[in-house]
Amino acid sequence: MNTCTLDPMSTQSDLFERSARFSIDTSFGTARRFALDDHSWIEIVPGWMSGASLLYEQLRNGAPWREHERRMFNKVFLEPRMTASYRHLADVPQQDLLQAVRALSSHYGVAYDGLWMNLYRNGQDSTGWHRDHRSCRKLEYIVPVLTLGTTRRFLIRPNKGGSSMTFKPSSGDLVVMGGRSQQDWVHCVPKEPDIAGARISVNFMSSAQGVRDRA
Ligand SMILES: O=C(O)CCC(=O)C(=O)O
Ligand SMILES: [Fe+2]
Repeated sequence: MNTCTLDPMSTQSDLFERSARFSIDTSFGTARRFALDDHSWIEIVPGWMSGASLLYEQLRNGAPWREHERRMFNKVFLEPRMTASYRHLADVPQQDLLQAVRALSSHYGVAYDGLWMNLYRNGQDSTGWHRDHRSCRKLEYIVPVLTLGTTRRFLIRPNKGGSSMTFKPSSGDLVVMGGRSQQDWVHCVPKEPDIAGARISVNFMSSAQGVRDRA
């Protein structure tokens, strides 16, 4: 399942039918966990969310997307992606997303209370190698990332260098980074110039994880 395209002439009953098919696998039955090293792991949950095309459309059309300027070597350039955030759950208008927050909080035992989203308009958009250093200040954390729309490559490699592991999350799949994977590893979504479709990724944030552990 690569792209979520919706006919602009969709009728109300089409939309109703699509949202009725929406579901979340609260058993996380398809989850597969990979140990990155003794302290870090990554978990893939294929098909965690079904019938996500309505949510994709709602976010694509309704989230407060904006482009950001980045300064590097005294030059200013536009980040090759758009981002949006809901800092508080009270700001989230999409009920499907709130259901996802509840399922993730209960499964991983982390109080997710905010959302950070990326919109990759096509394969020219990307996210470079990074850690989520601002949102993850604990020694260990669990960061779920939900893919909606087009499949893109997601890579993770040791912070100090080394070979990377590649995942290809499709619409509705979860990639979850855990343990010290934000401390000792970096991740990215590279450009794939041949891809025309858009992808949204939803990062589930927890303000409790943004508070530094005492040394
Ligand atoms: O789009 C993704 O899958 C990852 C996004 C990401 O790493 C971030 O926003 O920090
Ligand atoms: Fe990230």
